[in-house]
Amino acid sequence: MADIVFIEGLAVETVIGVYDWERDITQRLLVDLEMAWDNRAPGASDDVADALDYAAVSEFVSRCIRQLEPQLVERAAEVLAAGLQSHFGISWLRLTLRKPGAVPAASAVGVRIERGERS
Ligand SMILES: Nc1nc2c(c(=O)[nH]1)N=C([C@H](O)[C@@H](O)CO)CN2
Repeated sequence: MADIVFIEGLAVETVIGVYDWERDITQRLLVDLEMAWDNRAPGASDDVADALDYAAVSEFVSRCIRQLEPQLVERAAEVLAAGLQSHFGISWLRLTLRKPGAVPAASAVGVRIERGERS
């Protein structure tokens, strides 16, 4: 099963960073997500209840990161991946977190992780 539901470039304004000055401001994180999901059922029923609702996932991602206020993007990625898998029953996901502006000479820096089994 190779079906995917994806979200690209979801912007989240949050406290994040390891330095003191970063704890007093918010910065933008950009989230890309690919999530394994069998899209045959929603394709047949035309019912969002059968789908992995990308609007609900986007809201979960934003709320989770803002509540966490992590120091590292790695921490945000791990907590987010575990929360998404458990809350939505996602068997496999690939998550990219970009922190644009963190390194001025780079367009973005960040992490990419994959968790779970891709059946
Ligand atoms: N691998 C990482 N390296 C760094 C991180 C991070 O989250 N993961 N964070 C910082 C600072 O917060 C930086 O973004 C400030 O510009 C440094 N390195």
